[in-house]
Amino acid sequence: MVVVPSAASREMAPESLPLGIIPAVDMSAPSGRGELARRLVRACAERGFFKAVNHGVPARAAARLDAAASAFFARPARAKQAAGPPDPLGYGCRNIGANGDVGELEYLILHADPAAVARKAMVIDAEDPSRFSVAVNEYVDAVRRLACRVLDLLGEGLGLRDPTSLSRLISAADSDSLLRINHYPTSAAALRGPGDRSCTAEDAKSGNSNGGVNGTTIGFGEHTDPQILSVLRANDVDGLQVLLPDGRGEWVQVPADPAAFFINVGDLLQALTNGRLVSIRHRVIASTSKPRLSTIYFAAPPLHARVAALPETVAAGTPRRYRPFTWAEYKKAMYAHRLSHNRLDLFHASGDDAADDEHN
Ligand SMILES: C=C1C[C@]23C[C@@]1(O)CC[C@H]2[C@@]12CC[C@H](O)[C@@](C)(C(=O)O1)[C@H]2[C@@H]3C(=O)O
Ligand SMILES: O=C(O)CCC(=O)C(=O)O
Ligand SMILES: [Fe+2]
Repeated sequence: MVVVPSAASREMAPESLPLGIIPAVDMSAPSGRGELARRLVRACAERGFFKAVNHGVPARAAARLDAAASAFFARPARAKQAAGPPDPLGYGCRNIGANGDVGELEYLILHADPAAVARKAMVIDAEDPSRFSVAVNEYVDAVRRLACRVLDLLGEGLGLRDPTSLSRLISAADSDSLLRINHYPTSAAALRGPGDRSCTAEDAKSGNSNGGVNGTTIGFGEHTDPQILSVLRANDVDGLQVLLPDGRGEWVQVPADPAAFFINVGDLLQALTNGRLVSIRHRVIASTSKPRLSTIYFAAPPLHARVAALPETVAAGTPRRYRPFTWAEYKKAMYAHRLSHNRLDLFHASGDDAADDEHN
């Protein structure tokens, strides 16, 4: 495992210089929009991941959401369970998905649509549901804007004929985007202690455990995110690690920065760009010093959206890698598999798909 020196996440150097291990991108575009677009494409192609600074999301929106989330996680187990089980949305504890994965966390997964947030807020904050939904909606609006900006810049940097085609997928009124809030207590016992009913009896009996690596405990196991783009912000507690996509199997620690956003390419963006941008594997190592609170906006298209390589990314030398599919089809495959599964492998193009491209 590589531990990143603090200098490694400096503002990314101009194109001719090496990319920092964790590329940091100044979203205020001090070197101009064209340079910002090139930097984003390079970061997403070589790392699948970058740290966004000067991102324009108001600190107030982040603070308000964190306060609402912390108030929820501080509630008694029984009250939190009223917002679960995660089927797949809602409150969950230790169990991740329905295929046997476990982590050292409790979480809330919400649909980002304001009507869905309002419904869930009735159980999450029964005393004052609008307090919770206002905090979530304000935050979601701000991170969606950031995600759209990133996608528009990627569209420009990739030379798409319609550079806004990527952002339109996630800004559609029926987009299937999610907001996930993860709370990792300092000790796994906090999720399982005597009298703590926050995890189901079935989970306690199942003996499921998440294997540690070199004496560490995995908080959230390795995986790629299935959607288009993930926009993550966490408190000042380390734990997030990314796997460098060079095939050498090196996990890199991402130093915490509560003022920044960590943005990663999801499976759909890898498919849309025919593998030019890479969906990066990442995981969280549990901390023993301080609870970690992280919030991730998963920007997704509508369920019926067709996901196919953009024409600008397909050429004779770079044939179509994945067969076209809908987000609904991909989601079905995703929920049928474990967290660490390489889901894009299920959608590899056959020889016939590639041959079709040559005739088009
Ligand atoms: C084990 C699983 C949890 C997950 C659905 C899945 O079957 C495989 C993908 C998982 C993941 C990873 C990124 C996000 O945290 C998430 C919400 C998503 O969209 O895909 C989770 C799913 C989940 O926890 O429901
Ligand atoms: O909690 C974190 O910091 C990251 C979790 C994650 O990768 C996810 O929820 O998909
Ligand atoms: Fe993730």
